[in-house]
Amino acid sequence: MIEVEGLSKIYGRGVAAVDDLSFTVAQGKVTGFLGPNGSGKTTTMRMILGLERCTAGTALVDGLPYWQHRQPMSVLGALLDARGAHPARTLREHYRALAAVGDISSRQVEQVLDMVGLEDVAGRRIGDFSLGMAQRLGLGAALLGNPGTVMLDEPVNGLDPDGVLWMRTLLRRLADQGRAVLVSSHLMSEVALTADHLIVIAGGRLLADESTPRFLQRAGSRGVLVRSPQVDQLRALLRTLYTELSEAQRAQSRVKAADGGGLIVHGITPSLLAQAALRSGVELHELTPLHETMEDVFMRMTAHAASAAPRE
Ligand SMILES: Nc1ncnc2c1ncn2[C@@H]1O[C@H](COP(=O)(O)OP(=O)(O)OP(=O)(O)O)[C@@H](O)[C@H]1O
Repeated sequence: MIEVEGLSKIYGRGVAAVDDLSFTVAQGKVTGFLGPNGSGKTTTMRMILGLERCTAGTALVDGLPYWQHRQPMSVLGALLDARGAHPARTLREHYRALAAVGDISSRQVEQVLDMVGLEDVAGRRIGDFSLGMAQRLGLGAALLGNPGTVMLDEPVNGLDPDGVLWMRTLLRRLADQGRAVLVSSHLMSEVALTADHLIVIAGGRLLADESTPRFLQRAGSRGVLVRSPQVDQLRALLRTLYTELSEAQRAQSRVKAADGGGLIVHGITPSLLAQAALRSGVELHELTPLHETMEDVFMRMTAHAASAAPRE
């Protein structure tokens, strides 16, 4: 479990990379840590690991600063930089060296090689690994101590679609085993399918800390897609309907041409449109309410934060 309280990092010239962040990463869940590039995700993770001194606040793992644990590898496993391993070593040598430091058995090394699907290349030099293999290697290194908490910085970078699916499945499994899993990304679409909980930051500040279904409730309407073979009659009908709206409702309403024919109508509900079409004898072939995706909500949220006043 990770508990972050009032965490801040101010670099030279007073720039706050992380600004008064508080959140908890709970056991048994995948928590997505989302923010645009440069929003402070890596700096936060480095402070949790004690690799970066915090300007203010605390970051605890299972109730203690990470570096105070006697067996840190069995408390938290982290993947921050997949290219951090010595290129001349073989994968098995690398894991055995890490295992020796953490008092970890060679049986566990073999189990992890199997878990990350790298058994067949365990005798190969790490320097010859592709980025995708290096990501798996780094994830395996994080799992060597069988930790209760796993923290991964952009783990799907460099993975092909099969690798991404594999990573998602593994993260789910780790959480289902009762571990706390924190996984960062700058793309909502990457974590939306796996994360139970989302922490969203921009400019080092917390924007959202809520369950994924709750975040999804923020998705607004993107209008109604209407297709009809009688487009001119449909447009005339919409003009009539708009005159019946209040002035405030009219300010929200507009009609746009949709890709592949049809219209996207804002400001009129699907049921009102269907009733009016039926009354006027306008034939409809499609009437689909459109909603923002999670990516849309994320972009809207972070763009809004970016346009806010910069911090000193
Ligand atoms: N050592 C440093 N000295 C000065 N500024 C830094 C340092 N490390 C990071 N920063 C700045 O702090 C801010 C947050 O960076 P950070 O790498 O934590 O963001 P991030 O969300 O992980 O981004 P990315 O997704 O691009 O990795 C950025 O503006 C970055 O330029």
